[in-house]
Amino acid sequence: MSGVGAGAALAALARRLPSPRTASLALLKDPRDDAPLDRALLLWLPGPATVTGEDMAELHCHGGRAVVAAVEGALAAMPGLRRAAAGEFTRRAFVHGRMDLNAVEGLSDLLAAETQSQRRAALLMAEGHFSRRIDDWRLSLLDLSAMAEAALDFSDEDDVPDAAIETRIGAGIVALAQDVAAILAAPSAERLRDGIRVVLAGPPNAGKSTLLNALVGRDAAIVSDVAGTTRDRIEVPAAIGGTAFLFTDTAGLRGETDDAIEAIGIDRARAALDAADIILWLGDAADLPRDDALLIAAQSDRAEAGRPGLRLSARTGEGMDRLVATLQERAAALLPGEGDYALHARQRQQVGQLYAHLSAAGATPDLLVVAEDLRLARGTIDALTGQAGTEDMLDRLFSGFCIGK
Ligand SMILES: Nc1nc2c(ncn2[C@@H]2O[C@H](COP(=O)(O)OP(=O)(O)OP(=O)(O)O)[C@@H](O)[C@H]2O)c(=O)[nH]1
Ligand SMILES: [K+]
Ligand SMILES: [Mg+2]
Repeated sequence: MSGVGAGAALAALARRLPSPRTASLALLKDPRDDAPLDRALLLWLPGPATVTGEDMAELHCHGGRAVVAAVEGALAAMPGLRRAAAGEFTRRAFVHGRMDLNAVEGLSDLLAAETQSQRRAALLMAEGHFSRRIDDWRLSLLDLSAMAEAALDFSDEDDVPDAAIETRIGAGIVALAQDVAAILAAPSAERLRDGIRVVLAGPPNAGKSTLLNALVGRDAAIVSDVAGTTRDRIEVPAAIGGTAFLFTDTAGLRGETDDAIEAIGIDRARAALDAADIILWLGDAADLPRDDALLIAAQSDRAEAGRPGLRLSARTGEGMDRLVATLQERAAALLPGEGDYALHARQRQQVGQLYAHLSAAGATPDLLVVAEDLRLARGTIDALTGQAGTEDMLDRLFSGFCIGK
């Protein structure tokens, strides 16, 4: 429970207000008829040093559905209490300045994290590491703005403009822009969440579907000796060694086909190749679709020796370990390392704008323009932390949380 009535509601059920921040046991009774409800653990957490910033109370009841329903029923009968909406606790924390938007997004990612690399990056965001970095940026910007305004005041008085101050402003802008640019290079949170896109491609019957099945450890795609078995794109998410991958099997690429459906499949295969982070090419070295595609000499157990590429047989398992190690190596280069952030599209866009304003400020000798660019840069910081967030964007974000979070 969170809000001004939390303490009274707790006291009504437990017949006492426990001492703050200490767990204690009590028999909960329905205030309407004194009927015992459950023996539960109580926590009384007076605000504002709570997660929502408000008074909070927690009841740790037994888990039976009837127990929860009875306690909820007693609470619902009290005036001023209602069920929390999805994400409402987090939203209150945000409104009361206990978390900024970046920490909220980090928490949302943490709740959805399935792999260790997702968990690590989300925890950094949720714990406010990025928020504190932004706070440092805000302070630097305020300093720079104050210096620019002061220098402008002097020039109003027809004094000689202070060259030393202008140099300090210029150097400060460059240093801040460099720090912002470093963050802008952070990997994408979407890629971390959705998985590194690995596309298997090559001519018909090369063994793409067989390899897909071997990589994901189940029969996700149909395998047969008929050329043109796979027609659609088959996407299979799989976590390997703590990293999320999204494997895509594609229709075998061949120039001419009379089959209209296979032709559509080939178009889709080409589109998948365009969007791939990593391509596994099971065809001729001469037809490599991209310079960085990984050449696989597939079906090594029955093909002639001496073909270029990574020798691999889904049948005997030859080369599988090396392939997995190579995939992990390439994925690591696309994902945040230990202690690195991952940025959502929203964050990247706003950090990008901040960088653009700083670059503009650094590129002009006109102090009036500098002061204006710095003001715009401060505006992007407000958007980044959510202080200038729009209601519908916030609604969308918080509704993605579950009830009780
Ligand atoms: N011996 C051997 N046979 C393989 C291997 N990989 C695939 N095959 C066989 O080769 C044939 C084609 O395999 P698929 O996995 O269907 O090939 P594909 O590239 O997906 O083919 P399309 O979907 O038609 O483009 C099947 O009969 C497989 O059993 C391998 O490593 N060794
Ligand atoms: K086939
Ligand atoms: Mg296939």
